Amino acid sequence: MTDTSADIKVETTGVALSGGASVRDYIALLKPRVMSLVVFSGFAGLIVAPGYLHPLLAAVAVLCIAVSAGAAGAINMWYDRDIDAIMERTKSRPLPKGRISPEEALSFGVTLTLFSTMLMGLAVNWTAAILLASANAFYVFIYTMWLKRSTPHNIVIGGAAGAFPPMIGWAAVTGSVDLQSIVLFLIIFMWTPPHFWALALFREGDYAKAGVPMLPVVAGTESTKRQMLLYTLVLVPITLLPSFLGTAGPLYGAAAVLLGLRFIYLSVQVLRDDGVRYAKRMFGFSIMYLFALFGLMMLDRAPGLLSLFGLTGAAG
Ligand code: HEM
Ligand SMILES: CC(C)=CCC/C(C)=C/CC/C(C)=C/COP(=O)(O)OP(=O)(O)O
Repeated sequence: MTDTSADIKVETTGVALSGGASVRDYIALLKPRVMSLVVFSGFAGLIVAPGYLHPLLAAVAVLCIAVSAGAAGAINMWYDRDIDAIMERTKSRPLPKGRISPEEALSFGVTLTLFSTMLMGLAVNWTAAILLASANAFYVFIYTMWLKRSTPHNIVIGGAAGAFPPMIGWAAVTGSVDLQSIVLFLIIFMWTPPHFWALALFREGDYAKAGVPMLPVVAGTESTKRQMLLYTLVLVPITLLPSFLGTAGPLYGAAAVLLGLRFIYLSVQVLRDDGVRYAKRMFGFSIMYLFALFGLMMLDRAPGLLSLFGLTGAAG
């Protein structure tokens, strides 16, 4: 089969490329739904950072975060194609379904990784580029290739990869890593275990079948639920720090308290629940929670946002 544009045809599932893969399959490789929050938090870091970045460069920085995070997702799917084929949740992905070959997925991921890192470095700055490459490498090498299959602490340490984006957005503007951006990192770092373990509680069978040592499989549901509560109790005070450090204002602070109390309440309900009803609720809430926190943080910095687009002289 030749690999020319003449092979591109339209099918009911979208535009199909030669070899049977469609554009939709390649988009699926980028894990777009999970990455939406990764990109949103990266954008928030960029907005709340002090200083000015030209809107075009801001757009390039956000694009680089999106592309690199998606590329890491594609390499993750290349490496995990064996276990993805076993789990209900992942068995319809393009690799287990045979719509994209392992080689194509890997070269797609590596190419996009190199492209986004270079673009970030050349167009924005090299601090942001190094952080971007570190997040990508952390997710691929530390989480996917090492910890995910070897320890129930995989999420706690590996989750650091997903905590980089606000720090990357911040560095795109400031060229540095500061206490305030480290706090943004810590928020996602502490949020990830309750976020993921909530899902793992109601997907435990999948992970057991695939032999992945997620905490509920190895330590049991009770212990997992206790650890979720513990992480949530540490997380909520950390979410208040941006108000004290001047990264955000009182609107964010008040919302962080209310949202945090709701998160703690759900963790307690998860602990008391015999089934998985509250785990499902907590997983859904965890996503809304992080979107809301970073969204409000940006709203609190609306003057900075306006100045980014040159609409006022008041820089953030
Ligand atoms: C090691 C850390 C993490 C693990 C293992 C993890 C795992 C998962 C899994 C397995 C899902 C279900 C996705 C699916 O069914 O396709 C999910 C959903 C999601 N995750 Fe995470 N996650 C992690 C960190 C993060 C981070 C850092 C973010 C963003 C800041 C994030 C954002 C999301 C979002 C937005 C969804 C919902 C996707 C949807 O609507 O289907 N996750 N996560
Ligand atoms: C460059 C950059 C900013 C990278 C950040 C990428 C990142 C760490 C994203 C969030 C983590 C995530 C999707 C975990 C799921 O992996 P999994 O393999 O456990 O999930 P799966 O079973 O759905 O494949």
